[in-house]
Amino acid sequence: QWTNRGLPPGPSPLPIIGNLWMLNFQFHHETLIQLANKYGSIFTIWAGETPVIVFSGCKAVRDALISHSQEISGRPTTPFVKEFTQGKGIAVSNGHNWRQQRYFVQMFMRKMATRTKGLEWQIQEEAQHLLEDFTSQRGRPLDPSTPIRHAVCNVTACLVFGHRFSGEDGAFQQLKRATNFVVAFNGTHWGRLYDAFPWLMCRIPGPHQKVFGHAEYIHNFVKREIRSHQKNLTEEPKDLIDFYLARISETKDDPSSTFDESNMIQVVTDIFMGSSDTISATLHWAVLYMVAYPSIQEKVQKELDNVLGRSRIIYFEDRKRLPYTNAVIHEFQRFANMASVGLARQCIRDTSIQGFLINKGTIIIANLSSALYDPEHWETPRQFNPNHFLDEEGNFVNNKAFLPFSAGHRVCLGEQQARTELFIFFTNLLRAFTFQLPEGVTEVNMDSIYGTVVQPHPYEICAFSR
Ligand code: HEM
Repeated sequence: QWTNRGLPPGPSPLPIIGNLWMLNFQFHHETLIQLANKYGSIFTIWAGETPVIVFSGCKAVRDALISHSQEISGRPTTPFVKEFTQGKGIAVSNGHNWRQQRYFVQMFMRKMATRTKGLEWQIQEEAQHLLEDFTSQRGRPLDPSTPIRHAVCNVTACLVFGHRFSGEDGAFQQLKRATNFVVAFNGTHWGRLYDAFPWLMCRIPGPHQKVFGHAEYIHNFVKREIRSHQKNLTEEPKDLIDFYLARISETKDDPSSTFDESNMIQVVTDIFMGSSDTISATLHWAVLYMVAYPSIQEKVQKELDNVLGRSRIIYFEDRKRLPYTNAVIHEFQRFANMASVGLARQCIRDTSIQGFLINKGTIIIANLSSALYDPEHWETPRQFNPNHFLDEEGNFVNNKAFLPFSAGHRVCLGEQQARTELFIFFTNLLRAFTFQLPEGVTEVNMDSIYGTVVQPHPYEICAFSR
């Protein structure tokens, strides 16, 4: 089948289901790395009757994402995505709509980054609440994911809704649960089956029957926030909804404008979904690694004490004076590999990559994990090793295979926000606490739960005040 079409090589597909059976109905990064070992750095797999071209290894991934950034800047509109977003928002929209919405949010983020009480200040505030949550446990065993997730979601809430929520707020708790369900669904085999056979799946019970209810909950939550902003309009816009409402009225006579309420709802949803599970899961991994590698934890704490002292406010700028801590943060992002294969792309015009003609409309996966674990670029790719980001003198050095946020036209829109949050939350936590396993627990489970967001298994730790 593939040779006839001139596609890159790959495993032979079965009729109707293609290669989904051998992939266990998931695009798991490890399975795709193994297939690359057999078929090369560009290969084809079949999701049902749709060919998907996979790029593997730092060189091929960079070639696709960076050298052919424009050509592969589309997003496939899968049946699930179509039903959920109606082509609106940023993360899965295309063409003029995507460009206009993305540019608008980029400008908004830049404004928030430079305000006196902007993003960094919000993160510092939320970090203090997080420290209080941990302190209140007084060293008793706790699952760190709940307070971490609450803090991360509250940073986004301040950014988009203009206010934070208490841990007891039922509607906000439900929003977090719904977001988690929708994000996770796309990475499950139910998500793959729904996209491959929507006509069949509509008739079969399973989690895909619940996902649209959760999606509706998120949209309704955002709509309620919009109504409350419309009632209490302020002179000076303070959050994303305020800025967006102002934009709708500025562009109401422009026929090329895509600014309307349905786009606003999906943009806010995209920002909320894009930021909550990603940053929380990365920090959840970070705490686990600190428990697993106490000598690394101690080294970070020593550097923080020496450079910052015990009480002053921590700024993102401080990372430049904390090379070891900065290396640890990069390494936990690399090793956790939270974004797995990244988000699928679609070719928007015929192009040739590494000698293969790739037609307009072809779906592409640039397997980000294959760059983060590429043995040609990392000394010990399968070990947690902060030295990956340090030179012999202990200075921080970056690595071109470090692509957790992807790259090119569709690079993560929240990269700057995520980096700032990871740095400020992590350094505040490690300066205030030493993390240890609860008494009697001797083993750390480092296996991951695969999904759109790769997570650790639930675990408990004790946070001892320093
Ligand atoms: C550790 C944290 C994060 C990681 C590792 C991460 C990673 C990614 C990756 C791999 C993509 C796919 C890019 C591509 O298509 O090649 C992406 C897209 C995106 N991310 Fe993030 N992300 C993180 C945090 C955030 C945050 C905080 C936001 C909120 C502003 C966000 C919003 C988005 C959006 C809107 C897109 C879609 C961009 C587009 O299609 O134009 N992400 N992210």
